Amino acid sequence: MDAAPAIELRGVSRRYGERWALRDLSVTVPSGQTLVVFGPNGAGKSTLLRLLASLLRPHGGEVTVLGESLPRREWAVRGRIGLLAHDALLYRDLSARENLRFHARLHKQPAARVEELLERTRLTGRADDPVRTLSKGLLQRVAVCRTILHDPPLLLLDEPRANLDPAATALIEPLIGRESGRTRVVTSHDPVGGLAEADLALGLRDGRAALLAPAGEVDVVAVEALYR
Ligand SMILES: Nc1ncnc2c1ncn2[C@@H]1O[C@H](COP(=O)(O)OP(=O)(O)OP(=O)(O)O)[C@@H](O)[C@H]1O
Repeated sequence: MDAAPAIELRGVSRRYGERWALRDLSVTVPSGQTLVVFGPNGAGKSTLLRLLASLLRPHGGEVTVLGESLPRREWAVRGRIGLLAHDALLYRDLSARENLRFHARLHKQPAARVEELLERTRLTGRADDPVRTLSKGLLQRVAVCRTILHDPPLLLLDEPRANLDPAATALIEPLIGRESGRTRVVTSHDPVGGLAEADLALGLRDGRAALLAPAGEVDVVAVEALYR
């Protein structure tokens, strides 16, 4: 018997005022798989992640995440999701260590988990500086630590490698990459790299699914065409 899917969207729509950001989107992501979402600026990728994270409510359709229907059961999924957004979601006047300890307390995680992640992301040397003084790449590493601190089974990652150098990218791979074994939804503007890490590929254009297929059946050219 197949396990229940981690994500199920049926005919989901969302607008901001009069502008539709997502229209009639249906997609299913089995547990442990990676959905990579492509699409030009403004196509609806971040809106999709925010819906899945229960930060936005749909205006139409059904959203089920980790077996729970949203928004009705949002309280039951929030602690089981790791969201890595464009905004790092950190207190800028607090240090990395303080931010992560705060987050650890919220999720009833031991302080040792914070130290483990600071070490794994090679942040210990800057862990007590206010995060507003960190470079974009260092800030992104702190945000990755915050995202996975509570060991969530579902990761929602908005361009997770933005601002990271190759060494930092390699450091975070075991934490949020395919090898993490978690169900993932990842936005990407890189057709080759994105397809390489995907089980399923979704291409959005003006909020609609212009492409939805197993990644192995998708040509890089088809992804590039989304941007033309
Ligand atoms: N808070 C908001 N208020 C009004 N319109 C919004 C808001 N957030 C997003 N939109 C609009 O919704 C549409 C989808 O935006 P979204 O941020 O989901 O796109 P995206 O694919 O993530 O883009 P990018 O690649 O630039 O991050 C765009 O037209 C955007 O202008």
